[in-house]
Parts: sequence; structure tokens; C-alpha cells
Amino acid sequence: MTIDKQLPSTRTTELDSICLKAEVIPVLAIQRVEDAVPLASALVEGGLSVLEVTLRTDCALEATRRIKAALPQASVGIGTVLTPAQYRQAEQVGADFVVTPGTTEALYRYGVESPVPMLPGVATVSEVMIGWQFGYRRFKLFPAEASGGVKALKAFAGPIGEARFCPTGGINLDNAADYLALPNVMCVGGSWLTPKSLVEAEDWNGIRQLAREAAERFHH
Ligand SMILES: O=C(O)C(=O)C[C@H](O)[C@H](O)COP(=O)(O)O
Repeated sequence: MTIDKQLPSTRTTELDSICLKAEVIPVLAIQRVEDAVPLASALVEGGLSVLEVTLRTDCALEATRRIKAALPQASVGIGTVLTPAQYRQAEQVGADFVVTPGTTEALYRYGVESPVPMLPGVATVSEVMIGWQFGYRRFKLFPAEASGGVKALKAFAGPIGEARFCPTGGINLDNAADYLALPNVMCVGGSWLTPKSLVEAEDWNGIRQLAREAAERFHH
């Protein structure tokens, strides 16, 4: 395969250092900006210090700004980035990384130049191959369960053995270990750590407990 442009190796290293300190990345969809810091604090106190705040809600950027200010030890990524314009917004609020549910050539190109590393979302070998040409070696598999899950990742390991994945979408406490046991999986992501019912009830102890359970069970 021809590599048009290699990412500097520091970029892959940067993503590895984020992903490898996170066996599990909680996915947050923050409805009330006031919840951002207590929610993130509970997750970090529970042992999960890499978070993905999705741009699915209006306050996501402000929430990220607040989390970064309150919890400098956490790595905070912005997810659901669909366009370079949103990528730029993530840079502006100090995101440590960007996650996309899928990819476009424009995003791949933008990510190569950005100071903030991107974990591009892919579901097929073809999407990995396109990313590969831009220098990407680390990907989010989305939607993990629906697009083949563990079986797909095992199959990917043949032709694209160097690629590493963070599967997300349909992952929970029961199936996470099956993914984490694969050599091409760095970590998994999921919203099961931030259930709406606990967040709405401001049950930060409950969230802390869920995070602790995951951190203890899936410790590298
Ligand atoms: O919004 C995005 O950018 C996404 O990529 C989707 C989220 O990562 C998944 O929706 C989380 O999946 P669940 O853990 O099954 O809820």
C-alpha cells in the first residue's frame, strides 16, 4: 500500500499514551453544563481518567472547557466530530484528542495538520486503508457490536495487523473483556458508565462506583 503522508511517529505515540492509560473511555453526553465537573470528577476518582465528551449536546464545548480547568490530570477528548469546523472548535476548548464516529477525506486531512490528535471512527477495512494512506494507525471501531465486533477485529488483524482499535458502540461490563483480550485492541469506549438515570439524579457516588468497577476489572 502506498503511504502518501506519514503521520509523525509522535502522533501515534501520543494516541497510544492516551489510550493505554484508559482501559475504558467513558462516553459522555452532557445535558446540563453544571453536571460536567461533578460527573467527570466521579469518573476520574473511580479510576477512569480518559473521557470522551460528545458534541451531541449544546453545552459540550463549554462542558469540556470546565472539565479541563477543574481536572488537569484527566485527558479529555471531544467526540461526535463530523466536520473540520467542529474539529477546530475542539482545538479551541483545549481538547486532548478528537474522536469521530466515521471519517471523511476532509477530516483525515485536517487531522494530519492539527495539533490535536484524532482517533478516526471506522467500521470497515476500506476505511482503515484510506486512513492508512494519510498515516493513521489508531482507530475507533464504531459501531463495534453492530459492525462485527470481536470477530471483525480478529479478521482485521490479518491484512491490517499494525492497526490498533478502540471499539465503541454496544460495549458493556459483560463483553468488554472479550475485546480487551484482543492484541489489536488498546481500550474500549462506552456510555454504560454514564447512565442517564444516575446523571439526572446527580448520583455521583453511583457513577464513581461504576467507574471503579470497570477500572478494577479491566486494569491493564
Ligand atoms: O457520538 C459519537 O460520536 C459516537 O461515536 C457514538 C458513541 O461513541 C457511542 O454511541 C457510544 O456507544 P454506546 O456505548 O453503545 O452508547
